[in-house]
Amino acid sequence: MEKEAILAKVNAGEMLPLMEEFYTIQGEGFHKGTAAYFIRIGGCDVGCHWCDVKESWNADTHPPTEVRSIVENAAKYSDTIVITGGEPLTWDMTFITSELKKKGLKIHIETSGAYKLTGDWDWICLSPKKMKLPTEEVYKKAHELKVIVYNLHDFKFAEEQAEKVNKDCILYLQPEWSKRDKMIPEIVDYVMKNPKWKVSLQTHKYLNIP
Ligand SMILES: C[S@@+](CC[C@H](N)C(=O)[O-])C[C@H]1O[C@@H](n2cnc3c(N)ncnc32)[C@H](O)[C@@H]1O
Ligand SMILES: Nc1nc2[nH]cc(C(=O)O)c2c(=O)[nH]1
Ligand code: SF4
Ligand SMILES: [Mg+2]
Repeated sequence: MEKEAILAKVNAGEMLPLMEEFYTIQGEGFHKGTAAYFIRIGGCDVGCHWCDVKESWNADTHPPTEVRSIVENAAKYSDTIVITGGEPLTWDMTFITSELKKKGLKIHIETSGAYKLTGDWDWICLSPKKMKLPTEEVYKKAHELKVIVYNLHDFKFAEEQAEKVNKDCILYLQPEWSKRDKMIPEIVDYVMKNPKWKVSLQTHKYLNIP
């Protein structure tokens, strides 16, 4: 396919820069423990210094891939699909979610919420970042808020973000992986004192699975 044709399809969300896809157990947040097929889309310019998938950032290193074939394949594995990245909302998610919906699949997103919310989602996990705050719309629609705790200031940030989400949104504090030994005791203490929050761990890393 010619370069312009590929670009046009990427702009329409009919092709996406696919980094990797894998069948695993959702490790984090509300759905942790549930088998799900993960689709990781490249491209993110939010720039979290502790990001655990920096290889995802440069979209040009991930091949533009036909969404129809991503969906055909994903449907073979699971009835629950998690779209992550990179930052999936870098791209128009309308087409991929409508194709997944046609297959009757449950569609979840992992997002910083920094860009326009596109697509039709059964579950939105919003993990806000200080450098590029979420849009007003995604605060209204998020099912869970998952704030990463790297240092003590992140508790203050978490409370500010909790003020912005809808009343049904479930609130999680998740330790930044490299700081887990230091921050887990702080999070445990904080959640016992402020029980509207729950603890989320990256359980897949303890299980040694993707
Ligand atoms: C890699 S991000 C991709 C999706 C989207 N860009 C986002 O940040 O929500 C997936 C999830 O992993 C979290 N995460 C990334 N690096 C982490 C780390 N070092 N420790 C704990 N959580 C991390 C993010 O906050 C997000 O909830
Ligand atoms: N097992 C597993 N669960 C996850 N939940 C969110 C992840 C992500 O990177 O978006 C992730 C991941 O990379 N693996
Ligand atoms: S927004 Fe997500 S993918 Fe982007 S740098 Fe932050 S954690 Fe990594
Ligand atoms: Mg991950």
